[in-house]
Amino acid sequence: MNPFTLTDGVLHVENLPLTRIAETFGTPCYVYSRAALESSFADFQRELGDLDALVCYAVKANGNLAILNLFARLGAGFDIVSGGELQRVIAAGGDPRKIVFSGVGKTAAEMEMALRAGILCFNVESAPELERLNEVAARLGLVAPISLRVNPDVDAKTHPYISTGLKENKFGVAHDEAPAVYRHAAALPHLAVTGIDCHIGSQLLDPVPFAEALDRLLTLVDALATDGIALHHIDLGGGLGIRYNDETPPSVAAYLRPLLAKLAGRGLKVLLEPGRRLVGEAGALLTRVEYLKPGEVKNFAIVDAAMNDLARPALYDAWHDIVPVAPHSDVPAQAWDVVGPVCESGDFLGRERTLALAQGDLLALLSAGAYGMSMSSNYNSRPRAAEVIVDGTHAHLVRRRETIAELFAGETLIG
Ligand SMILES: Cc1ncc(COP(=O)(O)O)c(C=O)c1O
Ligand SMILES: N[C@@H](CCCC[NH3+])C(=O)O
Repeated sequence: MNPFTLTDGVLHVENLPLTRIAETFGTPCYVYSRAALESSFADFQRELGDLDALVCYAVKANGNLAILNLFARLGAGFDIVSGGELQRVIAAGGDPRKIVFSGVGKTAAEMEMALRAGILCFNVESAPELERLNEVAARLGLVAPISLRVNPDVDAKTHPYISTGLKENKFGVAHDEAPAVYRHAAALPHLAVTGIDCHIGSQLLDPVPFAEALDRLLTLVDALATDGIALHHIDLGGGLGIRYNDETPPSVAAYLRPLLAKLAGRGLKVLLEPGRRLVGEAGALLTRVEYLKPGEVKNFAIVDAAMNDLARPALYDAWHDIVPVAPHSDVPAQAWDVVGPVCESGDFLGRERTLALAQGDLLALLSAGAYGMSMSSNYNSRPRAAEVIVDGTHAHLVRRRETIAELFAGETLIG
């Protein structure tokens, strides 16, 4: 569902004009729709029905406590990749018994924290990680539930920076090596082998690679069963894409139905780790035009948001629609590079966008709910933006704007 609509000449989120949000909370500001967050979660729940399944929201997409809390109340589990994300989920009221822990570099301290919290499963990404986890669990007198993240060597056909399921990527255990690593894991006394996992990449627009990866995993599940290693769950990762520009991403039904058909009758619990699909289209970044700088070669619209607020354009050359909040007809439209104040030529939010702009205008960058705020930084000593969740006509400030004092609060001078 798209919660951003032009009503009476002003862009609204749900029933609230974005002009009101800018007046109340200032800019730059991330704005999310509660209804859109809940409706994208419901898309998954509807397809899963009463199957033994768990949607583990990938916290890295957007870890705001209010968003985690909304999903927790809807019954979500969580996919985490750090001790910080674990603590966020717990602080937001998430159930640790519904957490899966992914990531190639888990430290002993993070393992200990997760073991003590009693998480559902560690998605182990290498043989040495197994050894470390066994040692940490032994020290605590506990048994760690594990899945191996298998790298199925499937081409997800996405941006190379966000493709993760190819042999050349750092993620997971190679498909061919997985049986031996599983046998080793099964022999370690403080590990309990419970599942299998994969995640082949992000912003996938074609459902076929998901099915290919699942086929590769199921051959392993069968081979392991004949070896006496019975698995209880299969985790298909995340990766389902959204619309940024003119893409037509598959519906959740078109993505899931072929996968669930392959799993029918196997008795495996199904875990999913969607991130972007749950939050991406529910959010926008609201920014104000500070200056217009027309030029001979290019016209620049300098706005108050920058690459530190939304890194995706600078990092992946990613496209976000840029929409005027209160469009005018009194100025001619022309091509603008919409750029931020950061001192980098790569600090752009959109290039060659045809827009009718005046200084002081508000703009919304759409589909910014995922990997927007969560990838923001303080580069150029810029405080991080505020975050607001809108529910009907009500705006909740769910993260206040950072202060400048907070930026250097941890720093000290030397004598
Ligand atoms: C292990 C793992 N699970 C889930 C996700 C979420 O991916 P997406 O936001 O594309 O659904 C990621 C990020 O790509 C990931 O690395
Ligand atoms: N940060 C990426 C997605 C990476 C997913 C994490 N494995 C993006 O903005 O598209």
